[in-house]
Amino acid sequence: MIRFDNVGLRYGLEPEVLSDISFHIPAQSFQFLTGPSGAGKTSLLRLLFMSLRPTRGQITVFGKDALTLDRHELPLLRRRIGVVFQDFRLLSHMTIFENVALPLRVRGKEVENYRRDVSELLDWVGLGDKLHAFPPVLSGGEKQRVAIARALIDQPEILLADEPTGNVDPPMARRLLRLFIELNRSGTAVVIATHDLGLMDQVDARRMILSNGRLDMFG
Ligand SMILES: Nc1ncnc2c1ncn2[C@@H]1O[C@H](COP(=O)(O)OP(=O)(O)OP(=O)(O)O)[C@@H](O)[C@H]1O
Repeated sequence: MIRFDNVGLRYGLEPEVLSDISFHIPAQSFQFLTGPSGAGKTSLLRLLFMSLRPTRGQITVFGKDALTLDRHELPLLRRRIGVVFQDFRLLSHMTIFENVALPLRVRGKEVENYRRDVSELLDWVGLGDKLHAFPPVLSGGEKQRVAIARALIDQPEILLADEPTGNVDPPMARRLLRLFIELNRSGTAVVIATHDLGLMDQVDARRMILSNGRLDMFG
């Protein structure tokens, strides 16, 4: 589904943050991406989402070479990927319901056909009473859950999530993990960047461990 071959990344003239990274993310797989702070987890997720270009090596996304895509292909490929980045990227002028429904609206679906799904998902993440609120009035943990709901609502082929349980308490973290597991069971490949060992211990998943610019895989 996504393949890296000898990928290297540096910012400006700094030493490489990532060196000779090679791996494959198979369809329907589940993996955690971990490593010390500053090891390059967010950078690796951005490479996977094609919002950053590698300095060397090759990245193949859904069978296409990510470095030679034309500008029409990139948005089409990205639509197949659900993302939860640390800055959440919610639209302030839209309600929580509208933010979560956005991927469905973009695909041309009618609100009557998705109203119930969006409400149920927001209920599951504990925001059933905030459908009509706007993002600026939410707490960090609430915004994070809106971003998760938006990433999941259209059943992407792959989900990339950067510390998706970083702002919530342990019971909510377990609830969100169940949501990711369910999504994975219904066919989505999942990549979760996290420092949370307790979270990783709850799932028998592959671990991608970054350190000193190198990647090791376990499981
Ligand atoms: N836009 C940028 N310009 C220059 N350096 C950057 C940029 N983004 C990240 N870096 C550097 O690259 C390294 C890896 O950062 P990255 O955010 O990918 O790590 P991380 O593993 O996600 O860290 P954390 O766990 O703290 O979120 C760090 O040394 C960081 O300072």
